[in-house]
Amino acid sequence: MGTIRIIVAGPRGRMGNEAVKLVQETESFELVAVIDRKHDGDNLGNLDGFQGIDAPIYSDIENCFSSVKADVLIDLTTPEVGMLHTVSALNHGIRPVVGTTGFSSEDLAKLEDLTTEKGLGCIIAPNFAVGAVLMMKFSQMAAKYFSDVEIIEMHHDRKLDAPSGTGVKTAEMIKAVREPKVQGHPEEKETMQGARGANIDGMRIHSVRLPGLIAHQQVMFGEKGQMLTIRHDSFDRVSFMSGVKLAVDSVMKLDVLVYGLENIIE
Ligand SMILES: NC(=O)C1=CN([C@@H]2O[C@H](COP(=O)(O)OP(=O)(O)OC[C@H]3O[C@@H](n4cnc5c(N)ncnc54)[C@H](OP(=O)(O)O)[C@@H]3O)[C@@H](O)[C@H]2O)C=CC1
Ligand SMILES: O=C(O)C1=N[C@H](C(=O)O)C[C@H](O)C1
Repeated sequence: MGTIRIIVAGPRGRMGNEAVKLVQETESFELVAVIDRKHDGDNLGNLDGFQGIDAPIYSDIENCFSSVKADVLIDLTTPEVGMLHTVSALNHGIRPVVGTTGFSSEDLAKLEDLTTEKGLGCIIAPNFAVGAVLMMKFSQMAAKYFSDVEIIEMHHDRKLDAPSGTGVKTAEMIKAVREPKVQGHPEEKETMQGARGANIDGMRIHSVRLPGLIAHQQVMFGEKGQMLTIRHDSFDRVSFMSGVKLAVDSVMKLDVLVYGLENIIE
């Protein structure tokens, strides 16, 4: 396969910044443009921290996708614009690799239909870190033996969405293999709203937000007389980059939507 031409959306963000570095450092990747709501018409290389990079900045996605020849969009923005970017990329024949979290199940269904209609690959990955993908897979395995589970996801306090995409995906993977179960006491009552966390199929997800954290999750399984905890920690956003690279390479060979890197990492 030749060079993969890439557009990064959200290049000034915490993840977008790392993704720009990854594209620059990867011989088979070429950064052809970035999408940024600021600095329209400028060049990324003129912004602080991006010296030596040559990539035009577009604020208007339609203008970007129709002016620049690209194979893949890497989106690391917010759910609202991420969804618009993903739909528009597919309509322009560009394969999306989406790390942005917070998409609804309706969004995912819409994207699944659109990818199939266009015959283009699209990867939506709530977590690109290989260790986090393994944590989710191991949790799914454990759920066959332990039916009571609580998920605690812990992130930095600049995160917009709660629960995290990883927390939701973990619960969905567990839901796929366990009998539905309402956990806790059947008559339990929250005397303070939110005390028991979010409820997915009777499972509870608790979201911690603190400065100093990056991205951490522990999945706790309880059973009579024993407990199993499966935990993953990202201490640096570089932890996500091998997964981004894998997703970009993989999306070029796909013609359907893949939701979750566990479907790529066998
Ligand atoms: N899949 C994974 O492995 C991971 C996913 N994530 C997800 O990636 C996303 C980005 O996270 P992170 O980098 O920490 O967030 P940041 O807030 O650091 O970056 C978000 C970027 O999106 C831009 N943006 C925000 N609103 C708009 C808009 N309306 N139009 C265009 N651009 C916009 C921001 O620009 P501005 O500065 O102007 O606001 C910023 O550059 C989140 O959804 C997060 O959950 C994060 C880590 C790992
Ligand atoms: O916003 C973040 O930082 C992260 N978001 C993703 C999520 O919502 O799960 C992935 C990772 O946890 C970091």
